[in-house]
Amino acid sequence: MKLAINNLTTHTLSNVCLTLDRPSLYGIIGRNGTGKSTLFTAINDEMNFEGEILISDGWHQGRVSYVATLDIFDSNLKAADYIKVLRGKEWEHAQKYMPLFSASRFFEKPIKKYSLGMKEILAFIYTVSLEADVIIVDELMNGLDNAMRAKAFQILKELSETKIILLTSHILEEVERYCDKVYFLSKYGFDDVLDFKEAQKLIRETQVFM
Ligand SMILES: Nc1ncnc2c1ncn2[C@@H]1O[C@H](COP(=O)(O)OP(=O)(O)OP(=O)(O)O)[C@@H](O)[C@H]1O
Repeated sequence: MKLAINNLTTHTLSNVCLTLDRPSLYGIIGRNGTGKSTLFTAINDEMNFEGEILISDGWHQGRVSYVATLDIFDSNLKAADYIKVLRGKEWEHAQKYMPLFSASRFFEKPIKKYSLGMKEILAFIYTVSLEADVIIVDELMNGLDNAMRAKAFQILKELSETKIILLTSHILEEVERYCDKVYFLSKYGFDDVLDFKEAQKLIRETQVFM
């Protein structure tokens, strides 16, 4: 499965190109407001843009899994309500992941009673349970404690053997530690990032033009 972004232009990005031609855990870093979430929304085909985004193995169009915001979950419903509409393998994946996050009990309570971390656990489990070729994790783990984050990264590592995973986070040490390859996104495109020091430098010195 390949993800090819050709000359993507949006209100915030200009002629951005990137080709990811193998499954892996890719880190996408960048200043606030650069357009990372905009990029993911375009990849998820939920906005108009100029340019081209192809997700395909040459035969089939690839599927994307992306929870853009925790607000998509109706706070009067329970996490279990979202899990029970999953079918087949997707439901099985969720059943496998829930105990790892001690989620089975609180998933029976209304979402309005959840902490930030509990909502993120729901969003994370939902995102990684879907049968997708590209999985996007957009600052979904910021509220998780260290033990939960380690479990989440373990799952992403395993899935990255067969899927393209795009992860963004402002915790640069973690991005560098877990991601196989890291890209720095600015208005004009992607730069390869070699290490944590370079990531810090790019974040410090690059301006955001709005
Ligand atoms: N729905 C929207 N309509 C118009 N402009 C938007 C919308 N959402 C975001 N923007 C603007 O688009 C730009 C990019 O926002 P985006 O959320 O993609 O950045 P980001 O890189 O994900 O930032 P952060 O690291 O803060 O999450 C910002 O200038 C923002 O103000």
